[in-house]
Amino acid sequence: MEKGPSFLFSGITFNKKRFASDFARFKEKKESDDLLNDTSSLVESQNSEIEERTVPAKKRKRKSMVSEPVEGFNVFKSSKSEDVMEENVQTENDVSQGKKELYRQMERDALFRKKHNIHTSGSNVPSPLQNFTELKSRYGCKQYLLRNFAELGYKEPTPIQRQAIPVILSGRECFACAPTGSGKTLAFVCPMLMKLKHASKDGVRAVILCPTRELAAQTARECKKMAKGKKFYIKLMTSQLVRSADFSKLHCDILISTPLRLQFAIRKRKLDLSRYVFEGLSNH
Ligand SMILES: Nc1ncnc2c1ncn2[C@@H]1O[C@H](COP(=O)(O)OP(=O)(O)OP(=O)(O)O)[C@@H](O)[C@H]1O
Repeated sequence: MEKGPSFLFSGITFNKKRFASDFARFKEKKESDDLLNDTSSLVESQNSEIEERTVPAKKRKRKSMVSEPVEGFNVFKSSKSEDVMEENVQTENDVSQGKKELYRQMERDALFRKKHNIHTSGSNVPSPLQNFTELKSRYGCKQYLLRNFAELGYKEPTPIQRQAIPVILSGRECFACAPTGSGKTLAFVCPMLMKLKHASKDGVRAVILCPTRELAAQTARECKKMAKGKKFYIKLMTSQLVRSADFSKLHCDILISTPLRLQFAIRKRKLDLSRYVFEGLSNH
């Protein structure tokens, strides 16, 4: 059975001529509808075409977006590990270079000591001084000391001074032997003045013990000559000082004494040595 709309009009004759204008209108509408359908389908097909094109593109993009970070990550990871390896190689090179330089320096020091007849014992003994100006470049020695050495006519350090000064300045204990008149006093007074830096009213900060009064007096004179230009309180423990001084009020950076006078001052005169940081023993 026909289910189209035409069966509704069965048995009816239609005067097409009479309603020609209406017919024409319907025809136009149908055509425009058809056209519309066509265009919508065109648009749809175009849309679907665009979609078809865009979806793979998106997929491609997504794919590339996914793949890129992975690639990038790999590259990043490998470059980082390469960097670390390069750094390690660099540090290894630096260490071996540093070791080589250390060995070269040790060889140079050994030759220099041999030349100046310097004998050392102990490990990692600091390099001997080449000249007095090295005191400034290596240890930041104040200009007044170098000036005083020049004024006193000390052009070059003596062998004991070359080796003892760097050892004491590196904070190590030093036991040194050298012939009479070889400049032992300067060898320990110079680092003492450098360590004390400036005058202070805090109490005795350094003690020099000499076996005899004469040697104590001589050492005090040498000390004062070297400290010229700086207001260090340098005191010689004379018999008068040990008997009458009020040690609690005495301004003294460096105290030079014989062992017995020092012992007497500590026991009977309440000499406080709790702040002293440097001790020098001369000719013991
Ligand atoms: N680098 C130097 N160059 C020239 N002369 C120096 C130098 N160092 C110290 N002197 C001088 O050498 C002399 C002896 O110095 P010093 O008294 O310190 O020797 P010493 O080894 O302590 O002698 P001693 O064993 O008799 O005490 C002093 O007059 C001092 O000024």
